[in-house]
Amino acid sequence: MSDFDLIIVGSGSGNALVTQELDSWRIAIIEQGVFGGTCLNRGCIPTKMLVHAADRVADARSWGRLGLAGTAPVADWPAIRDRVFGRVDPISAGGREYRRSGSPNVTLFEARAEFVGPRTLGLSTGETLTGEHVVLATGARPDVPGVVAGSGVPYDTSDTVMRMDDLPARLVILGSGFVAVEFAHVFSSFGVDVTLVGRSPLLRRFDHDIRMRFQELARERWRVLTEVTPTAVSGSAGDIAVRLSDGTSVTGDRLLVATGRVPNGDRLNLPAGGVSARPNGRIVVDDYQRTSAPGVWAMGDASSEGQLKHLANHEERVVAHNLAHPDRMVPSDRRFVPSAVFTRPQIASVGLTEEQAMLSGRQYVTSLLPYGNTAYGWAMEDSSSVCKLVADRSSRTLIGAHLMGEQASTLIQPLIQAMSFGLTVPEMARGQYWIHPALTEVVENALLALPL
Ligand SMILES: Cc1cc2nc3c(=O)[nH]c(=O)nc-3n(C[C@H](O)[C@H](O)[C@H](O)COP(=O)(O)OP(=O)(O)OC[C@H]3O[C@@H](n4cnc5c(N)ncnc54)[C@H](O)[C@@H]3O)c2cc1C
Ligand SMILES: NC(=O)c1ccc[n+]([C@@H]2O[C@H](COP(=O)([O-])OP(=O)(O)OC[C@H]3O[C@@H](n4cnc5c(N)ncnc54)[C@H](O)[C@@H]3O)[C@@H](O)[C@H]2O)c1
Repeated sequence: MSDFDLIIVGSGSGNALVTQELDSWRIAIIEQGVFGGTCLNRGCIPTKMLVHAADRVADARSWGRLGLAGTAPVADWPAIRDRVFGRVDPISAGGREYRRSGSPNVTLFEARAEFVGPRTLGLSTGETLTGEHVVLATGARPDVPGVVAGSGVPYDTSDTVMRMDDLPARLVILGSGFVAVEFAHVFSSFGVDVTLVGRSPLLRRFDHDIRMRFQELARERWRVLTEVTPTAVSGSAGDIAVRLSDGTSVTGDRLLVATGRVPNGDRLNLPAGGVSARPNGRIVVDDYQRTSAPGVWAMGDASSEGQLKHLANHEERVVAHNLAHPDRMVPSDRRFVPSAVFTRPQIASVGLTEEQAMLSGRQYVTSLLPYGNTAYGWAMEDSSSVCKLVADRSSRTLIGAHLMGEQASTLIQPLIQAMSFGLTVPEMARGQYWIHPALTEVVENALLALPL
């Protein structure tokens, strides 16, 4: 008999696998780091708490256009940081304590795990555990280019930068994706001079119209250098120089590396467990989240192409269901996985970009509506935000939605809903009331503007 019915490696999204349906199961959770994983401790939640404060400062800086006068607020970094972690740290500690002493069928092992055999894990404490089922919810970690890691120059990643003691005067950010543009917004709003250095254009995977508009706005706030890579890093804290592939250099007091996240599968000795992974460590799973090894499952950043918390949560619910109901398993639904970048302005996206629609060969139509064409857009004096839609001409359904502007992450939700439930564009546009004069009118108008 195995030591446990279920072993969960990773206490991020993996912690939520312990559902009431598994009350009679003997469960082990193994966690090598801070309880609660990335989203809670060093990801979505603390960053968005910082973004909220940054947005307020940025609002104040531009409130002259609304006829308001007065001094913009100044960021008190220790107060902001302590508010964030004063909220987050106790939640992590509470979760840990609950698993240590409050859940009778769960044993928490605080150790690093790796496979030593099929469904058998060796722990850094020297213990060995066997499980009827093993779920790998081991997440991902910042990927640091060798030129930085090997330089001996101090650097931050998203794991460390939010807890720094003081704000630097100048920050160099390596990367041009989600993490880079969210922190560029946060720290520049707090008064830091930001230089962003990216190998690719900003937010390269987003719709062309959106990212070109975003890039223009970003260049007004930050020094943005794209399509260059670092070739050498030198100096010390307070005086760091990064030489770039185009022969130029940038300097800063601190260096933040935001060049992607690598799944932790490479540290699990997967071959010993019979678990297949891609060369980058991402564990291979089928639609039901099963790996190549019987009884071993994977979910979240460990196995997903999209490294997003709502995706990890969805997969966790799928795994929890499939563990409890092997006779009626359900697949993960990866049809319309949205994402939002909480920079300024916010960007939100779901489905195909126009470029992807074009490549797919299908007949499609698009519309692009500025927020400024609606009454609430006038109220905000908005001149840059847009809602872009892509629809399939024959089925008259949406196949992509892309927004840039205030509350883009919220405004996109009815579009995600329409796509998920197969509503046609006419049904969605005219089958319901749209509150006047709410910002959602930009969505209504973009639907009506689709030439279907
Ligand atoms: C700065 C930042 C901001 C983000 N913002 C957003 C956002 O706004 N919205 C969004 O959707 N997503 C966001 N994400 C992504 C999101 O945080 C992740 O997709 C999500 O947390 C992944 O959850 P997970 O459970 O797969 O992994 P994790 O939460 O990373 O959990 C994995 C756990 O496994 C543990 N572990 C790993 N290997 C071992 C081992 N061998 N033994 C024992 N334990 C191990 C780790 O210590 C960790 O606690 C953000 C990420 C970052 C870095
Ligand atoms: N709001 C959110 O949902 C949110 C926020 C943060 C992170 N995340 C998740 O975490 C993942 C990782 O975020 P990320 O921003 O680190 O990765 P990313 O993949 O979004 O972007 C990495 C960027 O770094 C650039 N890059 C890579 N190597 C480089 C080098 N040597 N020099 C310069 N630039 C280089 C790439 O061109 C790319 O633009 C995201 O893809 C996302 O899934 C989500």
